Amino acid sequence: MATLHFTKGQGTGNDFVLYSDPDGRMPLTAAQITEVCDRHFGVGADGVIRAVKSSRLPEGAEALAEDPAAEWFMDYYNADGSPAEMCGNGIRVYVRYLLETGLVELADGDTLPIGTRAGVKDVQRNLTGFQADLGRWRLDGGEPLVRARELPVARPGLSLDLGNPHVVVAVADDAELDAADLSYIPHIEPAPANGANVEFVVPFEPLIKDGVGRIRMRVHERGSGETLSCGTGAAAAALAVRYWAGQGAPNQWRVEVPGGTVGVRMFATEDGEHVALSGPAELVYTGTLELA
Ligand SMILES: N[C@@H](CCC[C@H](N)C(=O)O)C(=O)O
Repeated sequence: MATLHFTKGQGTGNDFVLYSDPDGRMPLTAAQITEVCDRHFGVGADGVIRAVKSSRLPEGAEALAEDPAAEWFMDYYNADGSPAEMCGNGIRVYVRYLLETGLVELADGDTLPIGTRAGVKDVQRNLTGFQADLGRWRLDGGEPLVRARELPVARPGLSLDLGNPHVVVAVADDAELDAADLSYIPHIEPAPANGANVEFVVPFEPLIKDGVGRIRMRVHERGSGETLSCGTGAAAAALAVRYWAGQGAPNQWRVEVPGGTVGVRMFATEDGEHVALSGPAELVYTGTLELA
């Protein structure tokens, strides 16, 4: 029996259980993570984030080689206990947690590098909460067919890699978006080797207002099911819609999800185009849990 001292946090309704394990002495098993994330018998969350020093994990050592300033590693797990490379909402909530527990300091305008399985991500405070540079992204080159329950036809999706895998699917209209039953895992053909997060999107009318692109999105997350928001998913959705819209489409997007709104911005760097995600991050409560 182990006692878990945790904090519950959320970013646009994507919720997480966070705990501190600086020296890497208390990794949870997959079974313990599913127990913690269970909404009826546990705390309830879309994922678990362990705050661990980069120097204490093999992946953290890689992060430190990339940026020696990345002292903290976001050890992220989905609700089913599977590790994920990256979490866009989670990294904002993680930085809020590190700040409020006094583990780091971050002045306005400063950048905090965080180690993740998808490399080091730079986070800053901004007006909406925090902005995370998700780094480079890429089209995966696939247009698999996606079928979700209650959608009339299978639709082609666009595969994107944001450190973690995504398939973005455009649906006909708001009614179709609302009708999709995402309590079932969408069927993807051909099936991606490591699974994928699937985002369903519709444009607002007009798609572009005052130079900003606007879309609505619902998501089925790999390893967690339907969630109220997915940050890397919102970035993937904005990138996919910009791709479909063609030349002249904006580099700034507002993505409305069931849990709120996040901002996505694409910008050029010396090592290629990056995508940044911004939005709120709140800590909700702290507690203790006896784990089996
Ligand atoms: N909710 C996250 C993504 C979490 C990981 C994802 N389910 C995966 O397995 O890749 C986000 O905000 O990006």
